[in-house]
Amino acid sequence: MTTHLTTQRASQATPHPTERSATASAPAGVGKLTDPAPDRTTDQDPEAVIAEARAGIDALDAEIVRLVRERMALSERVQRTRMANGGRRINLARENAVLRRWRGELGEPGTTLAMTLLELCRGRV
Ligand SMILES: O=C(O)C(=O)C[C@]1(C(=O)O)C=C[C@@H](O)C=C1
Repeated sequence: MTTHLTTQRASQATPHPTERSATASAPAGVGKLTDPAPDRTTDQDPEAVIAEARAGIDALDAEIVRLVRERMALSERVQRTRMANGGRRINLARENAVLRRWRGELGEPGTTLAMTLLELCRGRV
């Protein structure tokens, strides 16, 4: 790819019509891979493509953080209820099931991700 990243051609300044409708109700960049004409990005300004994809990534990151906080609150609820009824804060069998599920979805990095999630979720009660 020899395209110079700082060069913007006039014909590429306006988004493709399908892009506007495809992203009208979603954050910029979200859902791009399932758009009807995914290869149209090849004749867009590369900087615009990257900026748009990064906006989608940033929106997803914010959503993931929101979901992690939601998970932390639910986890705390489980732990508090268990401890209030004579149980322990940690349930290793359940943690193993969580780790197995994440590994099944994402392979070994999924295990690492799940361990980080569990670290965030336990020990806050
Ligand atoms: O599911 C539970 O029993 C929880 O307490 C939640 C959770 C989790 O965050 O997934 C947290 C601590 C336990 O050790 C196991 C799992």
